[in-house]
Amino acid sequence: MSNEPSNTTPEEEANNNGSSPSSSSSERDTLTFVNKEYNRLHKDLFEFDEKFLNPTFAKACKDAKELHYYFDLLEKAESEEAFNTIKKEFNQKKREILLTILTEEVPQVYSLEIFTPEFSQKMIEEKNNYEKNHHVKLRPNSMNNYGIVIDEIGLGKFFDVFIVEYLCPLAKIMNPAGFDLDDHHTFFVEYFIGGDKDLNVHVDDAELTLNVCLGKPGFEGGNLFFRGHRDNPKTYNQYFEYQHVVGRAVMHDGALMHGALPLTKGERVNLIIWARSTEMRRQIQEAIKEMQEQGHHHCCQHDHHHEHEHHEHHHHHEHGECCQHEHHHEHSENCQQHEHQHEHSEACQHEHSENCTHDHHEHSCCNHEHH
Ligand SMILES: O=C(O)CCC(=O)C(=O)O
Ligand SMILES: [Fe+2]
Repeated sequence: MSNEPSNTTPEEEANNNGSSPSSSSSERDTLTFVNKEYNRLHKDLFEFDEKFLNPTFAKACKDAKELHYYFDLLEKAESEEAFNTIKKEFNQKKREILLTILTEEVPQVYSLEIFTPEFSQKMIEEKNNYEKNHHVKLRPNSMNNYGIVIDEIGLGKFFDVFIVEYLCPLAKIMNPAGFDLDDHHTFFVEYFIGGDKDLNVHVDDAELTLNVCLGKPGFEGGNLFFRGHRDNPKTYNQYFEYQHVVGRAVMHDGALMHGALPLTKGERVNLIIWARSTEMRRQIQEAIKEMQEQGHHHCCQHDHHHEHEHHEHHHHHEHGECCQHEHHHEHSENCQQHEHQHEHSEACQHEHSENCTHDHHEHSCCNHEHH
């Protein structure tokens, strides 16, 4: 276990000890690392402003929020028939909204434009400016030697609003059964020749991940690869790649196993937003505690670590690993042509087959299995 990478820095770990998940985003641990000495370059980045959002994305989020009244309608439906009719109408409208922004790149992985080019540029400049003037204290995890957690720079507030007002309403129509997203761990990752070039396969400590390619134009290599869903052994032999496009983001379930191939030229800077649900994590902690009190060892948390240790690095999961949990799977019940069905219950017992060394590549998003 000694060299095992984790998604927390030693400082954070010390900070985390014994504490339960924070109950609101304003209490997250990384906020204690805000550098109050920092002299801001782009002051407008430090408060949320819709001008930094792609207008189509912003509209889709607002339309999504308006669609939430269907949840009430569904609850009040007086017959199965009425329910089905309402559900069908909801699904139709949801698809219309999602189709304006999402492209399914590979199964369960969507690309979209979230931020404006001005935002990307200013974020990179802000990061460079910080690094020029300060010694970075808070690395996002031990897998990135050049990343920075945005809270250290003081940029967290922007994303507090972004998550609650925009991403959460959108995620809610993609997965009505999911918990509200209200918290985040957001950081820059940077790859360059002579520095970090790639990222080993791992799962994120996130309910939903946004991976935004901020720059810099002209880099080569660095494709994102996906190897199936942690909780669905049937997907372990999958392999898909996605080529980052500057200015575009990727959205995926945090429990999809993924990593980044080596960069071969230039420099790549991405912004990674790990969106989280405080309430979901609280409920999982509570369930684990209950099980422990009854003398059971909890779900798959333990087993899971082992399996991954054999071969690859991964981010630690302190939360969210309970296998029966519906939530992880449902982001995929998305838009467009495909409705992916996942099996929820199999997660704990699985053994990692040799899926991590397989070599079959399925690049097209259309040749995957549908149930
Ligand atoms: O480099 C990338 O694009 C992937 C980064 C990532 O998956 C992570 O930091 O969790
Ligand atoms: Fe990741």
